[in-house]
Order: sequence, then C-alpha cells, then structure tokens
Amino acid sequence: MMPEGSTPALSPQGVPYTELSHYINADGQHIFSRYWKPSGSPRALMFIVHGAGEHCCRYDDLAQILTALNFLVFSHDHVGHGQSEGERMTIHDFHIFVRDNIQHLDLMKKQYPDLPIFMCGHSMGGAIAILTVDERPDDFSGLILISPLVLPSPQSATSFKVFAAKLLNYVLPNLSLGSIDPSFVSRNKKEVEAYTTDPLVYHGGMKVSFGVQLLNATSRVEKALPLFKVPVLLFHGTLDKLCDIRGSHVMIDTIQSEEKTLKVYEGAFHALHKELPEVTSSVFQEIESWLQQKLGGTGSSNIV
Ligand SMILES: O=C1CC[C@@H](CCC(=O)N2CCC(COc3ccc(F)cc3Cl)CC2)N1
Repeated sequence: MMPEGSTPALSPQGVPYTELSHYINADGQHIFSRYWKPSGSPRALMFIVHGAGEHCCRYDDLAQILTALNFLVFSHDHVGHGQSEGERMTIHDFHIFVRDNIQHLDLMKKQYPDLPIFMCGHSMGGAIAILTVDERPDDFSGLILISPLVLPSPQSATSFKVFAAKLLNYVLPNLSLGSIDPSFVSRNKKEVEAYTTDPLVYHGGMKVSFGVQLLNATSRVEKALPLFKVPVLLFHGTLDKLCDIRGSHVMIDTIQSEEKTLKVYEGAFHALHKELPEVTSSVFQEIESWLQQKLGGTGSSNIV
C-alpha cells in the first residue's frame, strides 16, 4: 500500500511512474526515459534527443540500427512532451531542456563510466543537442544532427511573426501560433499518418511563449557555433519547411570541428529518419559508417 495520503504520481496517460522508467528532474517532475540495450556488452552510448511536440519512442527504428552496432541507446521525453510531466509544449526557459539532458547524461556516465558517448538530435532536439554538447564538450565523441533547428525557418518565423511573438509574449503568452502542418514532416504518407494518429504526439498549437523560447534557442545556438569543436555529421533536406536548410549550411561553415560532414537530400522534407525509404535508408547507412569509422573497426558481434 502507498504511504497514507500519497497517491502514486501518474504519467499524462494515467500510468503510475512506478511502472515506467524515469528520472526526477531539478523541478521534481517525472521525466520518462527509454533504454535500448544491445545483446552483447555495449561499446558506446548514444543519447537521442527528440523534437518539438513528439517523443522519444518515435526513435525505435534508429535505436535498433544502433543496438546492432553494440551501442546502448538512451533517451527521454522532454518536459511537457510524451509520457513526461509538464504542461504540453510549455517551457519558460529553453535551458531547462539542456539542464535535464545533462542530468540524464550524468546518470548514464555514472553507470557506464568508460564508454564513449555520442548524441543524435532532430529539429528542436538538434538545438538542445548542440547546447548540451556546448556545455559538456569533453563528454562527447561526436554529434549527429538530423535537420536541426539552427535558424528559424522564414516560413514559421517571419520578422513580423518574431516581432509579434516577442511583443505578444508579454500580453498573450498562451496565444497559439498554429500547429505544425503534418504534411511538412515527411513525403512518406505512412509516416505522416503515423505522426498524425500518434496519441503521444502533441498536436495543439504552438504557444507564443514556446515560440519565443525557440527563438531564444536559435540565438544561443548561433553564439555557440564558432567555438564548437566536436565531430559533427549533419543531414538536411532541401525542401524542409520546418527548419531552414540555411541553418545547416551556416553551422557547417562556422564550427571549428576538424571532422564535419553535411549530407544534403534533394527534395526531402523535415524528418529525414522518417522520409521516403531511399532517403531514410541512406541516412541510416551514413550514420552507421560514420560511427564505425569513429569507433574504429566493425564492432559487429560476429567473431572473424
Ligand atoms: O518527426 C517530427 C515530428 C515533429 C518534428 C519536429 C518539430 C520541431 O522540433 N520543430 C519544427 C517547428 C519549428 C518551429 O520553429 C519556430 C516556430 C515559431 C517561432 F516563433 C520560432 C520558431 Cl524557431 C521548431 C522545430 N519532427
């Protein structure tokens, strides 16, 4: 029985957190966490960082690829997302996402002290990943970014919208800027359908206050780029309407990393890991060979 008077904390979906893997963040909120373990002993860690409105279980396919390379993959749902606590897609300071990332990183470093750690971020998760690596550059062996949020797209953040958002933030912070158009996420109809029908995805409008935090993030990212030295593998689609591909060109030209690669996919939309088969399989292959090369050797379980 629970101690007198206290009921178990429930996830937004009504599941007791005692039944879910999670950690408690600095604000006392339950953060749902996910772990994909290789059959053999892991040779490296991969920290996956999801984007706005979505959740970490959407990275199952990518995680499977990585566990086959003997990576231990870990991730969590950001505050206000998926199975974590917090008002849906609401944040009063973008740094909270980075703070919670660093807490999870430190938990995993304690458990696996000698393994190299990589990070993979998508979209807003790319901005969170860049800022996390910027704070802990010595903790990471490499950073993979799938259409990261570096510059706001002219579509979603015209200078008027930016001005309006900053002004409105004082009077109507909860006003909706409209929700993400699912057809912008991918050309793959099945993936658009999966996104649209996923109960763990938030489809409500983006609050002005959230948009302002995203702008805050892009300016912090831009300040971090000139000092960035960790190896980077970048992917971006030319028809991405949610995160401007210009951001990836700015990033690849600005960072000081010796090893930096940008792969551009003609005609591809935003979620390249959930795009048409030829795009997504190419992205996964590039990730695999880049990681193998970073870790040296095949690393597959078969003994030669
Ligand atoms: O698989 C998937 C499913 C979801 C998608 C990830 C979505 C994601 O994270 N985005 C896309 C939208 C983008 C809007 O940006 C702004 C809006 C208003 C504003 F005022 C300033 C900015 Cl910058 C932020 C980043 N990928």
